[in-house]
Amino acid sequence: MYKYLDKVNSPKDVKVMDAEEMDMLAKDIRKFLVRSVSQTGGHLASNLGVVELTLALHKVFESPKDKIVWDVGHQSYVHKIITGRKDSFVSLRQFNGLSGFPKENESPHDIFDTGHSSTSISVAQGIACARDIKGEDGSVIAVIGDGSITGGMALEALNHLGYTNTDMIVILNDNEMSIDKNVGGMSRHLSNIIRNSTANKVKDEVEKILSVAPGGNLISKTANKVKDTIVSKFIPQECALFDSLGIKYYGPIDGHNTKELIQILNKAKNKKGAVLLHVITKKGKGYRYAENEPQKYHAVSKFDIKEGVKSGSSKSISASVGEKLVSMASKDDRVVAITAAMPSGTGLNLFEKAYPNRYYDVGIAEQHATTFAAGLAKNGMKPYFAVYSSFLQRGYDQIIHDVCITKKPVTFLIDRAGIVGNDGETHHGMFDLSYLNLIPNIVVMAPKDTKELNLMMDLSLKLNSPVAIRYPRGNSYYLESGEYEPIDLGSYEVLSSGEDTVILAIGNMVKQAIEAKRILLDNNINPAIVNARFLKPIDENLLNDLFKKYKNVVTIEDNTITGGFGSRINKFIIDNNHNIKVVNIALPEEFVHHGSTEEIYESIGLSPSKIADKIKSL
Ligand SMILES: Cc1ncc(C[n+]2csc(CCOP(=O)(O)OP(=O)(O)O)c2C)c(N)n1
Ligand SMILES: CC(=O)[C@@H](O)[C@H](O)COP(=O)(O)O
Ligand SMILES: [Mg+2]
Repeated sequence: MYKYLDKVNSPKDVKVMDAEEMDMLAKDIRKFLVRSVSQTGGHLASNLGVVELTLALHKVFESPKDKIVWDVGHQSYVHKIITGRKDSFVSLRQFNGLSGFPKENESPHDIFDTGHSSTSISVAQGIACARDIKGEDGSVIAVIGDGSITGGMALEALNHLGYTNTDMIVILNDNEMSIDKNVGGMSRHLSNIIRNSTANKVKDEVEKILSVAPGGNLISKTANKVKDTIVSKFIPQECALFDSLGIKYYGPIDGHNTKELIQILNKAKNKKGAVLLHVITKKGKGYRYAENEPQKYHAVSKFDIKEGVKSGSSKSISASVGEKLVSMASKDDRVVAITAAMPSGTGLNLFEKAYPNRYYDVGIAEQHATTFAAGLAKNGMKPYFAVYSSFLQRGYDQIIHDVCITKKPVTFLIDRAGIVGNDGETHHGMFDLSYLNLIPNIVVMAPKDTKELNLMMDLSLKLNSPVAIRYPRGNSYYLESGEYEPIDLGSYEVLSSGEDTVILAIGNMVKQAIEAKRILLDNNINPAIVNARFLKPIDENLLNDLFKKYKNVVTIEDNTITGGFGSRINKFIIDNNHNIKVVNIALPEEFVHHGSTEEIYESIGLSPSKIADKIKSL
């Protein structure tokens, strides 16, 4: 079916190919990628962009002895295809199937598990330094995108790498895109380099001349130093940043020119010290729809290849949040919106259009975003930082140190809380209730549905303290029709009364509790359901009444079992000497694999039927 790809079962099969054959293989791989991802969903555009680069890396280097570390890892499909996993692509991102990210337990070629961005240079540098301590050999290569290099960790790593000058290669895969448009000074700097590509050739030429000049190729440190000093005089300003950090810059390099890639990789392989290759690629290359709209094709669900991805008719919760924030901003000019490189994912693209002057995309910089919000709040604004739960983990110290100790009225709109599905363990938002629970001065809420989410956003505007509102990935949904009452701080809502058992469900889990009750009623079991809208403050008066009335209490949360909502309720029961049997239903204290949200709920006991089973056993 694929003339060239069918012959490839391991990197060895690429090594025997010449550049022309590799180009034919690249065509096959692009066809394979589009076909395969159209059937499973996944990260398409980034992978289409790195086909030649990945093949050239495997041609020049000896994986897994030479170590290729993929940043984020959403662009590692081509690497997976040629390292013996192409036949498993039917199961990509499916339950029990191939992961969409590098996984050490999936293949020895996957050097490090990733999913969050900007880690690759640190990991590669660590591996390279350990190699040097142990006196081993082998190349270490970090492949990082132009979006991910804006992340604080990557910048910290470059700073350190320039200092240690460890033998390793950083490949900067620049497609001039993050998920959405890449932003910031670094991005502008890289674009300037691309626009001034002829100026950069000067440096290459000087280096070439010096390498044939007497003494130029001597291994001696002094000769190399002299050469580097002369070359540095010719470094055009546009690319001086990396060189002045102490990392030798080469580029820009055409990332779709296999011959050129092989040449430069061979050159870099033999260079001493830290080297950065600036490779220019096109996100979505080879599939017209993805080339034209790389943002839409960054991560896709199943689609028809001829028709392309069609926009669904349902509105996501994130889009509802974006709309609500726009409406709040229209009434209150203190409202400011912040995203860390996820404008369309969080729905803030709507805010950007409506209020560009009060909108900030800070790049992949969750730490900065959090402290930046604290600064805005200090000077009279009401900042809303919309961020995925798992990415906010990056800003943890900043939440404590800059927002909560100082009691700044920053609101965290925590999207993708709970199980996110096919992205898997790096992306599930399964810790936020726990990690926020232990921080003083913050109000933490989770709505039962989208209408309640709007009311919580209204409440956040009135509060003069740090606030977090967490909500899941998915489409907007409504559990009841008509208007809802405004929410008072710390008030729970009794949704239905019952006998013996009361269920306290938080956020998204209210829906599960209602469905579980339907199943239980068929079995003549009638638990009460309470919508526990706040992790803190809790509704102490109501809880005291409930714990006197009922024999059993069941807490349900889509957060890890330790330290979250259940833990808070357990402590309340102990502190107040309530005599009630408690069952905590939550995510297990382990990293949860990928798959559809429903399959995952079923496998970890959070589906309505599994919840009903647990309550039956009471
Ligand atoms: C800490 C963190 N924040 C946000 C994200 C979401 N995210 C995944 S890929 C991506 C864009 C990366 O851009 P780039 O590195 O240029 O790779 P490209 O997709 O362009 O190949 C972002 C923002 C993430 N994975 N990790
Ligand atoms: C790799 C990454 O972090 C993002 O691309 C993520 O996969 C997006 O997920 P959503 O589809 O939930 O926005
Ligand atoms: Mg990019």
